[in-house]
Amino acid sequence: MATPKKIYFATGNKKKLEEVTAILQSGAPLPFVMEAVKLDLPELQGEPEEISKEKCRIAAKLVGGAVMVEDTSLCFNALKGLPGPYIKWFLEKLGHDGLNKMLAGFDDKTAYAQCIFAYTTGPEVEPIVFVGRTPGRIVAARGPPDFGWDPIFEPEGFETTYAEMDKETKNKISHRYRSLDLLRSHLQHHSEKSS
Ligand SMILES: O=P(O)(O)OP(=O)(O)OP(=O)(O)OC[C@H]1O[C@@H](n2cnc3c(O)ncnc32)[C@H](O)[C@@H]1O
Ligand SMILES: [Mg+2]
Repeated sequence: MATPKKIYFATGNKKKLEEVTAILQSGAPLPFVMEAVKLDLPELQGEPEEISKEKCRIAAKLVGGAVMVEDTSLCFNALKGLPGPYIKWFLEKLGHDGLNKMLAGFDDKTAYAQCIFAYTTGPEVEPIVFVGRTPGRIVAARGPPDFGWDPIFEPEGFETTYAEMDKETKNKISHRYRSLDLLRSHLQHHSEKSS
């Protein structure tokens, strides 16, 4: 289906929006305009891809048009991918220190950050998903506590946590960048086909 001229990005998270805006502004010109819409979307349960799709269906009904949403997970390998999509509650209840302590009994501190963008052209259309992952490990908190679990996630190949990096660096390697890049390619491809 052709890329619409305007696509809403629905989220209740200001920091996500800042990163998505910065990522979309860097790189090739976009074939669409992104319009942010602040929605308090439900925290759903299930498999990450299904959560993102369902979130997208709900958002599409609310905005009545083309929309993208994303859902972010932080997955500990020793815990078979948990807390995963439930990281928001774990972070809220346990904090950075508590999240570290969850891994105290395990040698394996590796984890991956996962972002799944879901996109649909409208309420009647099945959303499609784009999965971006960045591997790393869980460390004691370092860096400014501005955004979620950034201080405890050290991406592979770096000695700094997400929180210690400048935004430009994070936005070149992040789970969010990787997922959004796939969505961007999809939209570019579909706009070329229709023009
Ligand atoms: O309205 P939505 O888009 O759902 O925003 P949210 O804040 O509820 O976000 P999620 O449902 O995706 O939950 C993910 C949790 O992980 C946090 N988070 C998301 N992306 C992050 C990132 O890049 N770095 C650190 N923390 C992040 C976020 O603050 C939440 O606590
Ligand atoms: Mg949420």
